Amino acid sequence: MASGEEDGSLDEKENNNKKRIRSALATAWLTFYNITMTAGWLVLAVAMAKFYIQRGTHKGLYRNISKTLKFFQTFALLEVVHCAVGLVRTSVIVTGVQVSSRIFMVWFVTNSIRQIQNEESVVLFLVVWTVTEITRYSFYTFSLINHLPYFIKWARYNMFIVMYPLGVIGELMTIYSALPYVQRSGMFSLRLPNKYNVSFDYYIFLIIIMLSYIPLFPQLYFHMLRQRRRVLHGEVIVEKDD
Ligand SMILES: CCCCCCCCCCCCC/C=C/C(=O)SCCNC(=O)CCNC(=O)[C@H](O)C(C)(C)COP(=O)(O)OP(=O)(O)OC[C@H]1O[C@@H](n2cnc3c(N)ncnc32)[C@H](O)[C@@H]1OP(=O)(O)O
Repeated sequence: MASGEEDGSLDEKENNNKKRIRSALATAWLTFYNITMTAGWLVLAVAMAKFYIQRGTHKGLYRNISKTLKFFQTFALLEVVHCAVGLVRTSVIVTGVQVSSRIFMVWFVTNSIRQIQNEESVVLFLVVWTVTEITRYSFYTFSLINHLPYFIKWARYNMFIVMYPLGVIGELMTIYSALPYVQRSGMFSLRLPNKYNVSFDYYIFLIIIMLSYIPLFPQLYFHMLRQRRRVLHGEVIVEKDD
């Protein structure tokens, strides 16, 4: 009996140790990830400011920063993984919509359609994303090391009120300006007849994506408003499960 109890408490200790090691590893990984992402978006901010100061125009800016942007925005796919494996307490769906819409904007719109890269709307969403991500990733980093300055917490849960709609305007205007080029070139589209017997019209697809902002964006925005009430005003919020 005594040896059974001892065995039980040894198992419990071993389990606790394993949990501690796992949580230390998770914190170490997240700290590394958030520092890398903060640094990446800071590099982008400096590159954009330098470009504008030296050239006095936004023309050519996207080309100049595109490699760094593609790398760090694609790296953000790991955020969906973090939620899926339970490393962070965030909804996979909310994060998935946010990250996939950004990846889509970068790879399948701005990067693929050279004619729109100098649009002012591209600069708008680039600046908005950059400011948002520097704030967001530094918020996570300082939270993980338990040294969160209040102004970063304040900025994380207030700036989005203006930044989110501005980012959406930039993105929608960019997709809108891409429509004529997509229609003319027929890019990424599949016309019948073909051996797969399927058709796909990228022009229509882009219009559907634009329309999908109407139901999806409010969900992200209200999610952030709930997070704001929880973090800044200590309200207990019960979120629906994924
Ligand atoms: C095929 C194509 C599909 C296209 C679909 C198109 C439709 C698209 C419609 C929508 C379009 C949106 C366009 C977006 C534009 C912009 O981004 S504009 C710029 C403004 N943007 C923002 O302000 C972004 C705001 N978004 C976010 O912050 C996130 O992406 C979020 C997922 C929406 C919300 O984040 P969430 O994680 O839920 O909130 P937090 O309060 O920050 O975190 C919750 C808890 O999780 C912890 N955590 C999360 N991530 C980390 C991490 N990396 N490291 C450590 N910890 C993390 C966080 O600390 C919180 O912990 P607790 O406080 O303990 O709960």
